[in-house]
Amino acid sequence: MAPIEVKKICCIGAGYVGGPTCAVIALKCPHIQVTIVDLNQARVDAWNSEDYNLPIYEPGLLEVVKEARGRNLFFSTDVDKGILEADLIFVSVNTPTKKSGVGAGFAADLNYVELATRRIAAIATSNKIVVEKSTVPCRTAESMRTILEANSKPGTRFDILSNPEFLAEGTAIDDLFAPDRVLIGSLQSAEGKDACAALSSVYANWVPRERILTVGLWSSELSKLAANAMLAQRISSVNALSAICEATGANIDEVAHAVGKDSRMGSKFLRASVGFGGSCFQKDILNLVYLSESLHLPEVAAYWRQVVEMNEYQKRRFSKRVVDTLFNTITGKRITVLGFAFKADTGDTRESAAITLIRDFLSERAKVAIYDPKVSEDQIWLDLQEALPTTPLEQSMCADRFV
Ligand SMILES: NC(=O)c1ccc[n+]([C@@H]2O[C@H](COP(=O)([O-])OP(=O)(O)OC[C@H]3O[C@@H](n4cnc5c(N)ncnc54)[C@H](O)[C@@H]3O)[C@@H](O)[C@H]2O)c1
Ligand SMILES: O=c1ccn([C@@H]2O[C@H](COP(=O)(O)OP(=O)(O)O[C@H]3O[C@H](CO)[C@@H](O)[C@H](O)[C@H]3O)[C@@H](O)[C@H]2O)c(=O)[nH]1
Repeated sequence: MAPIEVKKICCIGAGYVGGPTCAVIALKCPHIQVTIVDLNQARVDAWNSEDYNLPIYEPGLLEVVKEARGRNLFFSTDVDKGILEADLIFVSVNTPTKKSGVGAGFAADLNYVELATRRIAAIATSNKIVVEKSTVPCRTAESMRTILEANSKPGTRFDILSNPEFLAEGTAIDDLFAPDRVLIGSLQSAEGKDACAALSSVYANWVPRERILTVGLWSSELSKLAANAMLAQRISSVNALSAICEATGANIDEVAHAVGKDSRMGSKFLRASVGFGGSCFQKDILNLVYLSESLHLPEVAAYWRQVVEMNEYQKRRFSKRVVDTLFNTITGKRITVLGFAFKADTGDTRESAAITLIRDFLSERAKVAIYDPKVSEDQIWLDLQEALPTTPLEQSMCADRFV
């Protein structure tokens, strides 16, 4: 059989992953037409804006979009057209932690993945390679296959791949230009391997072949959760040690430096902090905890859960330290918070440790001033809404909390 040649790619989801990832594919593969579709009109309009007022901030992203947009990179709300025309479809929609129902607070909400998959099945009239780009629990590809096969038109075949994304926000473009690895999981059937080869060839336009790892579907899905859990575990480990340092007079930077010099360990990801934030670490570990519990592995679940619990402890410990240092009360005192996003070089505030700290400060009735060059005032208000006082008396007491 002739190798499958990918000529048109559609990416469902124009968010922090779909946008940069597929913009870079378009840049590096001028012979492939890439269309990124999303139901969110405002987001698509921002991607298409004449003055390049893009919906997300990432160093280097603007230059990529300027070069490829209108050439072979397109943004649209016409999801059906994108599906219809593509040979290969990335599903890069959000998979947040479930807020209600079975698994609430732990399991991933797969509703968006399911809706996108159902749309593909309903619309496709030719063979498609469907690629799971979203971070999902192990064996989600099987559910996607069941949905696609049960709802497709006769004669239409779907091959499903898992291709998790490892970019970190703030360095997304560098990470995409020179990834440590690209991971592709497929069924080990002849068709699965052909689909895997087709996607590998897309990446091979700029990624050295030895960095493109091909594995089984379930290993690929689990590797993504495993990578995030182990990265976050390093941060919780170093944060736990920081508490011992503060109690003993040891210096956590010196300890982390000494530990990281061990070549078996490496120096990266050992910075003690106020706790990790971002849309991925907590969500993906909780997902792993839920998976472990579902598999009747309570000890494994408890092990990973502790990484998140240590993170909560570190945030609480930090706020308490601030109060203790300021003579056990911060009522009426003005505290300035520089940086509201979850890390530098991004405007993303999801699970930012700053939100937890500011809520703690507000509950102690401090006056808080916040500045972040990449986050709008509206977004800050939105994120803090739950922390704001509700009664008129409280409101008048706190009227000048923000600048
Ligand atoms: N943010 C990161 O740094 C990062 C890195 C690696 C992996 N991931 C994973 O990638 C996935 C996407 O994350 P994100 O941060 O890009 O999310 P996001 O919320 O920024 O973007 C998701 C987009 O999908 C759109 N969408 C949802 N359902 C849709 C549908 N049926 N049809 C069309 N569009 C639809 C939403 O409108 C939204 O714009 C998640 O599973 C996440 O865990 C994220
Ligand atoms: O030594 C460290 C390193 C990071 N952090 C914090 O950890 C959080 C996450 O940082 P980082 O991992 O750099 O950013 P993310 O964009 O969340 O990227 C993670 O999550 C993504 C989504 O799954 C993965 O693709 C990436 O590989 C993984 O690094 C941030 O709050 C950082 O401040 C620390 O506290 N100490």
